[in-house]
Amino acid sequence: MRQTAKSISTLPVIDMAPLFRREDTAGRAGVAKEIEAACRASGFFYVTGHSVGDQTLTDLDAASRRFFALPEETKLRIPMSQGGRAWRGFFPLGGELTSGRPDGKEGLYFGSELPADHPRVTAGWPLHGANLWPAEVPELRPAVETYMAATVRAAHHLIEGVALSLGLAADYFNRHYTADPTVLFRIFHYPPTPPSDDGEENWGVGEHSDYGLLTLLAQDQHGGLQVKTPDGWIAAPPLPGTLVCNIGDMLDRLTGGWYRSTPHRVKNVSGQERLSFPLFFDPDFAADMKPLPPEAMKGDGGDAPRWDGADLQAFEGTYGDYLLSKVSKVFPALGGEVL
Ligand SMILES: O=C(O)CCC(=O)C(=O)O
Ligand SMILES: [Fe+2]
Repeated sequence: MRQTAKSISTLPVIDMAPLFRREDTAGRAGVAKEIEAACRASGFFYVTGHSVGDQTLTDLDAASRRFFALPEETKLRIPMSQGGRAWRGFFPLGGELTSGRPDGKEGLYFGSELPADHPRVTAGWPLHGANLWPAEVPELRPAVETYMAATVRAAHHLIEGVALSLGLAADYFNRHYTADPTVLFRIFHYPPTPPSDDGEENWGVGEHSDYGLLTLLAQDQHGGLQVKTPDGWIAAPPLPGTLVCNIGDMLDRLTGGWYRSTPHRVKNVSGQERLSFPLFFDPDFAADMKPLPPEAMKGDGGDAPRWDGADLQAFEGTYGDYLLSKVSKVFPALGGEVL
């Protein structure tokens, strides 16, 4: 049974450094226990010891601020429509509908950089291709590429901890899902959330759960992320040197609901310009999403209905199928055009 009565007012902080040390069996087992507790309690935790350098994040933040300060028409020189099926580029304020209503954010979409002659690109696979880079901020490209490489490396180690937490071999996910992961990376800029003028609350990002396996989020000092725990919504404020980790729908699906993907949302009430940097570490686009082997199935998720009423356990297909069904909802116009 899922724990429902436990009171959670803050999210745990897990030092994942032992996951980088293959021979540290005891240390890794300890981290796995902490991951299990966090995934059972709320599905959200902070990580330290992730090896993403402070300077890497400082450079990314500075380059991103320079980009978002550009005039809108300059930013629109790399619109998502130009990214086409690869799903890359800039989208303006109100351009994304995470839960049916326009979000109060603008952003840049990136993913794994694939050349035009990559077999998946020549075959026309959606969400595969090249990134778009703004000519006006040349330092953004190295900053993004350095950050993505470091964070993907952390995610590969963290998913080993998740495997151990489920009693699986450390390389289970790597062998079945993440040798060639789907990696999506976004930079969001949230202007201060304006008061609502139609009685409905305005959100920077509406309530949702993430789609894949693990999300690793860097956020600036301004805060605004909220997480739905069994006891209600709590804040996930920035803690210096940490990344926020949460589990996505596919880990929920694979574990039969034992680890549930947790709803979250954002409201920027700081009065300042907030930046956040979510990296989504997801299964291979072509991977068939089957439940884990029986020895890893610990129980179900209880009977509480999911935030959106969906039945994840009924989903059959590849991760690409799932992702595309989601993407065409949050970007309806673009979805219809390119998919
Ligand atoms: O900006 C944030 O803090 C969270 C963003 C988020 O939840 C998402 O992009 O899925
Ligand atoms: Fe999210």
